[in-house]
Amino acid sequence: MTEQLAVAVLGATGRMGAEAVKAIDAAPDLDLVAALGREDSLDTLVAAGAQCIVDLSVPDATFENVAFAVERGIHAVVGTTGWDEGRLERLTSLLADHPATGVLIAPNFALGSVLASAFAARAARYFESVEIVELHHPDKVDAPSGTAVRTAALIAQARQKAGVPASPDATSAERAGARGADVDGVRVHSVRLRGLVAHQEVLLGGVGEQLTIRHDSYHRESFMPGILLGVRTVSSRPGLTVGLDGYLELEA
Ligand SMILES: NC(=O)C1=CN([C@@H]2O[C@H](COP(=O)(O)OP(=O)(O)OC[C@H]3O[C@@H](n4cnc5c(N)ncnc54)[C@H](OP(=O)(O)O)[C@@H]3O)[C@@H](O)[C@H]2O)C=CC1
Ligand SMILES: O=C(O)C1=N[C@H](C(=O)O)C[C@H](O)C1
Repeated sequence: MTEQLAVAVLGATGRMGAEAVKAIDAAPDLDLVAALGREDSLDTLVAAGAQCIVDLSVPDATFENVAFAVERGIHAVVGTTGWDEGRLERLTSLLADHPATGVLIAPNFALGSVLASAFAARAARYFESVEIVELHHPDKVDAPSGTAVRTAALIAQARQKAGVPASPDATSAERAGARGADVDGVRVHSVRLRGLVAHQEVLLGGVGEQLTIRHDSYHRESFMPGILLGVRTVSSRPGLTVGLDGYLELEA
């Protein structure tokens, strides 16, 4: 039998963490060696011999968690939000000192969501207007969602490359927030509603037509195949990868 990969989950008692613990526990090629909560020392990772962490904690803790792992040559698969440009830059320079270590930061582990963002980026150059509506459960602490921020960045990149001007908008009088957040020039609207899990619509408007690209996660199980793919792949991808699409062959 091939050796199992030793994996630790951080944020293990949370909504995502608890689901990830189950998925890793059930995977025959993975060995769940630690499941850490807020109060647990990161030194446990070393004592447990973790080869890879899965961080599903909170935006305030994720950088420290990942930096601790990288400094010890432990690979990291990260689903937690809060990775702005500053944090990514700091992580990149840390990784330069640990060139054999891999980190995957995936704003969304659901395959359908990754595809929806890629499709939206592909379509964005052909439409005059584009806006994003993300809809989540009301216990989510951050807005806009990490997925929406990533989708907006991909759309903005595609439109800039194709020389598409900004979406038209005549708004000159606005109650604060009514037009959502401006993320790389794309308006993002955040809905928080009991009963929801994780959903997103990209609205693309042209003269006399609209294309809507929608993805729905109805259960956190939807994120588990992506997490397992990340854990199984990260050690063979040293350095920083942002987005699960980096591990997928998305071109038709
Ligand atoms: N990439 C993806 O596909 C997905 C990403 N997410 C993201 O994952 C993150 C977690 O989401 P969710 O599970 O819903 O949130 P929860 O609030 O349910 O879980 C977060 C957990 O992290 C724990 N925690 C807080 N501080 C630390 C710390 N320093 N070290 C370890 N654990 C800590 C919390 O403990 P305590 O309860 O004691 O505070 C809590 O159990 C969010 O950023 C969310 O946006 C969510 C879904 C999918
Ligand atoms: O907090 C959540 O629930 C989710 N967070 C991630 C995000 O902010 O995009 C991924 C998914 O949308 C669920």
